[in-house]
Amino acid sequence: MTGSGHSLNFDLHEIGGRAIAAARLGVRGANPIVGAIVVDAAGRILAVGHHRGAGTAHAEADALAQLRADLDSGRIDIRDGNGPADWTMVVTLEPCNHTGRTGPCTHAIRDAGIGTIVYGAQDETGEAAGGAAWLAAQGRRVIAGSDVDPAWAAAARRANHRWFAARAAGRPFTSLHLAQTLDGRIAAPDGTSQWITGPASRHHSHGVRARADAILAGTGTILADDPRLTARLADGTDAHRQPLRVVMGHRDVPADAAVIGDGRFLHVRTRDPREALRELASVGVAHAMIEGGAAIAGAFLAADLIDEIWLYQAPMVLGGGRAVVVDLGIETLASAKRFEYDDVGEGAVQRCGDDVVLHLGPAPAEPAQPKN
Ligand SMILES: NC(=O)C1=CN([C@@H]2O[C@H](COP(=O)(O)OP(=O)(O)OC[C@H]3O[C@@H](n4cnc5c(N)ncnc54)[C@H](OP(=O)(O)O)[C@@H]3O)[C@@H](O)[C@H]2O)C=CC1
Ligand SMILES: Nc1c(N[C@@H]2O[C@H](COP(=O)(O)O)[C@@H](O)[C@H]2O)[nH]c(=O)[nH]c1=O
Repeated sequence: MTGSGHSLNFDLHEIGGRAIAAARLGVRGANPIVGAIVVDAAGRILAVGHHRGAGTAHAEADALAQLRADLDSGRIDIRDGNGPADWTMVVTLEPCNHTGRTGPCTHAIRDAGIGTIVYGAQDETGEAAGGAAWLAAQGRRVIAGSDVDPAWAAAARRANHRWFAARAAGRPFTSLHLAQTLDGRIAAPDGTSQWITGPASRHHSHGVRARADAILAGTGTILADDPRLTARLADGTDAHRQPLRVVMGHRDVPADAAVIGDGRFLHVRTRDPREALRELASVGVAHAMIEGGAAIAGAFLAADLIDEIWLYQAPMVLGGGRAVVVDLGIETLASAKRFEYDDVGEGAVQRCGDDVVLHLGPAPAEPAQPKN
């Protein structure tokens, strides 16, 4: 029950928190992370769904598919007063109302007959927004979580704060890849860098490549390494889904560069990261992996254009060589760019072969705290 005039037969703080926990099983990228829970008239959880990344079922559809399977198998029994019309779906993001790679969740919820929908964050993205109003127009009871438990609604929004920021700016979501030594080097003084990290963490980073729509490296990396920038499986063969390969910088890319490959290649002749992302957005890129090197990583970090970091750290020391990021002109500790551990998916810290993999995201801007 709540004191807001909306009565619910369960504790939204608890069920909503579990929906956010379900969302956090997903992956970051072109789509937001989303969790959905269906609760029956007695307040029991019937299904828990989450979204597993662009091109896969949305959280609502995932939960509804579980419901259908349990109804078909008789595991859930519909009785008077406890059928779909009496059930509530709690979803961390307003259900989408458009057809993307999958159909509109609003229609799936209507077709399933769910009576009440409680959502956390409002969908602010032009094309998918309006789901709450559409469902209300279909006669469903639709409740904005912010009217019942504002702290839960704020937490649901915070879970995707960088995704919302990227969308609002009309740019792709970005993942920065860094493969470094213990002392923060990405190449030895002679430019050699293959390989700092071991096969397990390189395989992991190829998984991120395969999820991304584009993978971007600077002309410096292209000229030093002649990389392919393809997504490859553990056995070295190409993954089914290949990102667009992108080179950034003014210098020409040699005609025989491996990155040109089969032609799904783009040269963005700019040093301005915003302009590079604009160009990528204009060709339909919704998730870009920024592979480096140090100048490119620095340019995107300085412009606050990195939404998540995958940092692969190998147990080796070089002492000299290329630092992971160029000088950003930060003079004092108080101006440091700060990140927080992001436990979405596999967790924020993991061992990968001999290396450690850290998953981080920029901390959201918080109101200034008093000094102590
Ligand atoms: N361990 C790892 O994870 C990685 C290691 N590496 C290593 O890093 C080294 C290359 O690093 P680095 O030299 O920094 O190369 P970068 O790939 O960062 O490319 C630098 C070049 O990019 C162009 N450029 C584009 N935008 C900017 C900008 N905003 N600011 C500055 N330059 C920009 C410039 O060339 P132009 O004149 O063409 O504009 C610049 O010289 C290599 O030794 C490579 O092996 C590289 C990637 C990953
Ligand atoms: N050195 C280094 C990396 N380097 C990155 O990988 C690129 C090579 O890509 P490809 O030709 O497709 O295999 C290289 O140019 C650089 O961007 N990556 C890592 O995971 N670990 C490493 O130790």
